[in-house]
Amino acid sequence: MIYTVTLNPSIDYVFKVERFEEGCLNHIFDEEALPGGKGLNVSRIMKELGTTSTNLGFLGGFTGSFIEDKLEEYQIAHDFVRIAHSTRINLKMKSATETELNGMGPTITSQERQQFMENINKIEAGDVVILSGSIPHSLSENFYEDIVSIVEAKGASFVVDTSGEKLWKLLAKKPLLVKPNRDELALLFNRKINSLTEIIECGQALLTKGAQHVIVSLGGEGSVYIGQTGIYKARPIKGQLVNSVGAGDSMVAGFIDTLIKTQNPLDAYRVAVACGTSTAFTQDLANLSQINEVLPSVSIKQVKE
Ligand SMILES: Nc1ncnc2c1ncn2[C@@H]1O[C@H](COP(=O)(O)OP(=O)(O)OP(=O)(O)O)[C@@H](O)[C@H]1O
Ligand SMILES: O=P(O)(O)OC[C@@]1(O)O[C@H](CO)[C@@H](O)[C@@H]1O
Repeated sequence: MIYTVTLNPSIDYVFKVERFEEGCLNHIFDEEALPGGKGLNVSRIMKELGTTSTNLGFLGGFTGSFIEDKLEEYQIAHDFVRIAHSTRINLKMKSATETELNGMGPTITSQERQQFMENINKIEAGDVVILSGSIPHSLSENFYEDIVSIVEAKGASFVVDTSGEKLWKLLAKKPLLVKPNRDELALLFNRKINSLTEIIECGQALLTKGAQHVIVSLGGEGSVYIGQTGIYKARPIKGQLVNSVGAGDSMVAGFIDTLIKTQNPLDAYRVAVACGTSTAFTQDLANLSQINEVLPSVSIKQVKE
């Protein structure tokens, strides 16, 4: 069984402004509300790839109901804890550039936290748990560590898509995959990262610290895969950027889904690139036919043994 954990889901309010001017009244000319949150996005792409996963986390208020309704519509299994406070709304503005404003998220009571832990305790040996995104401010910064202790004790494996100190601490627990983007990698190592050599150096350090597979995503510049079988770079695929929100989550979904199905990390990396790219080229997350359309254009090259 695959579980995705989204502790801090969101409604992603994606909107377009012709030329955004700070401090002025700006009119929106295109808008859409989408269910968001990293784990949720991973589950949606996995569903496109034909894989069932269950969403765990916290949902509250009318915003939480919106997300629940969408998951029902998409026929994605979920076992969220219903909370008293409302799920956040994240703003995703498309103008000359993409700007994001993410809410801080609701307060979670200790009783709600306890309920969530009961759900996590249902995990069984062989399950895969994908932990993605921010932790609501009222939960401890170590909350992922608490979850991973249970995952480990149950004999399940995990993926973590988060940044900073939280990620460092979890590397020793051997995550199946970590997928920092360039900024997250720079933050993690507290240094500027410009060249491919620097990316490889940091990626290899993550591997040495315990990660089983590493993908460093570079937005429109493609990505780099660092694993036991070598280091590979995916050539960026040209196309019209529509909305890159969720492109990284799509990569995580494509990689883990294919790795579970084939045990072949390079095949998994190819599908990851197709999923990330096709999502960047669409308003919402990509669907299966969009992913399949991009797949033949994926080209990966070994850059180091
Ligand atoms: N402008 C683009 N053109 C082509 N491909 C893109 C573009 N932006 C993203 N991608 C694809 O999506 C992948 C992931 O993108 P990115 O590095 O932006 O992830 P991210 O920062 O984790 O995104 P998010 O947090 O929004 O999910 C890239 O490695 C690339 O394959
Ligand atoms: O604030 P977090 O939890 O780090 O990120 C949340 C978020 O930006 O991530 C997803 C894209 O990756 C969006 O759907 C969502 O709004």
